[in-house]
Amino acid sequence: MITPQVQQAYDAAKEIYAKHGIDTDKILEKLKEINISMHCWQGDDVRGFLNQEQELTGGISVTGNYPGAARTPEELRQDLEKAYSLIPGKHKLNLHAIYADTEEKIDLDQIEPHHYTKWVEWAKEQGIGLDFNPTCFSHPNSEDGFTLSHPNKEIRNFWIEHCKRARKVGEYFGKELGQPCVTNVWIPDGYKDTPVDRLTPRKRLEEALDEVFKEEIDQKYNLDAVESKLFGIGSESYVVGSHEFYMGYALTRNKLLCLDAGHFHPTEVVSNKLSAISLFNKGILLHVSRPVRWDSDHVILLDDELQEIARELVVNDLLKKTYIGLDFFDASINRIAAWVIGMRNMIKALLKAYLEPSEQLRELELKGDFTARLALREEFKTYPFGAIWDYYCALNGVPVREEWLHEVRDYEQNILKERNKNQKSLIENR
Ligand SMILES: C[C@H](O)[C@H](O)[C@@H](O)C(=O)CO
Ligand SMILES: [Mn+2]
Repeated sequence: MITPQVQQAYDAAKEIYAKHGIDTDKILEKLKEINISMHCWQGDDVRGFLNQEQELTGGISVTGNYPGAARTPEELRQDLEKAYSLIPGKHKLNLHAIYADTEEKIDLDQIEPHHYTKWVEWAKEQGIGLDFNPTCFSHPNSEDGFTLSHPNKEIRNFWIEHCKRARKVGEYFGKELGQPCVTNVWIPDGYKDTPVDRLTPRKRLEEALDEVFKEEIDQKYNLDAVESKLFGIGSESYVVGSHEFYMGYALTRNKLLCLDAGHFHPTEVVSNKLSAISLFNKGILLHVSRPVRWDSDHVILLDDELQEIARELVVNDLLKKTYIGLDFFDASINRIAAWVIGMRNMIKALLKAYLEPSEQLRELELKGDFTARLALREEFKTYPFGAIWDYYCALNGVPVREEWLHEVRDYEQNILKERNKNQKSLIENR
């Protein structure tokens, strides 16, 4: 509901932006068209359902033990629904292979579309699309830190088979849901210490990926993406799938290049890569994350880098060829709040970018009037963006400002706390 207060503030703000030729009503319509892929793995600390006893490996880590993590697909969907109800717009869900919803005892090289039917049914009910990822970690076959580039052919083939099947699941999602599924391949392969041979594992990875992507799949249904990384826990000295590797791979094989904001040197930013890559590549998948000193996957803030990423996408009209996904996992706070904060921040950043007088700024830059460019950008930081955001939330029937937190608190009391009681009695009865 749009309260008179929200409406009045919006009307006043609208006038202020209109002075710079910015049409806020039109912007809100455009904003509604953008869908962001929310990652399922924030809901249960990247555990999944195929083999819940398996510890998280792959050089990534979740810290914290906030109560209430989802333990079943039903609980995860319930939590996701709660989160989506607090986020304006219609978005997507990004699933990992380990989140298969099936009674069958299957291994990763056996996954098939029917193991994900319940997710598809649910996505249809929600009116959202699905993205997908093969899970090349947290498995006995990745214990020594290698998967698709493993020196042992048998193990390599296991992962090739898994990734091939993941693409078929992606195709199924795309067919069923009427929008392409982005299937992103990320592998942890690398060495803790300086290797003697950096080339051979990369050759193996190149060959393995070519095998994975051998089958042509209609891009109407499935889009392949590949994700690079600089280092991980246990792969500090060398990662097979580095940025240069995947940039070359994506460009020569016509794949989406996935840029994870936490996968570069600490002072290197993804925002500065988008324009350059967009000139040559078919498209980009973003994993919006927040590294704190390392690839820590903190919940994203409305910080300078997030705003810069959004600016690049909006000002350079790159949204057409960019798929935005989030990638963080924080178990030290309420997991639903983590989703809501991250998603709302991503949308806020896009809105803020749309509300910039970009044409005016471009002209100033071209004229070399850097004084006015700086002055205007700084003044715009305190323009009444919040009033437009509040109105957008109200317009989309989601809570305005921090009102959403009350709903998360209620949910915590009524649903998440119960999970813990059940958990306790489950443990006591063992
Ligand atoms: C769980 C994800 O696949 C994972 O976070 C990956 O995308 C990554 O970023 C690893 O560091
Ligand atoms: Mn990532």
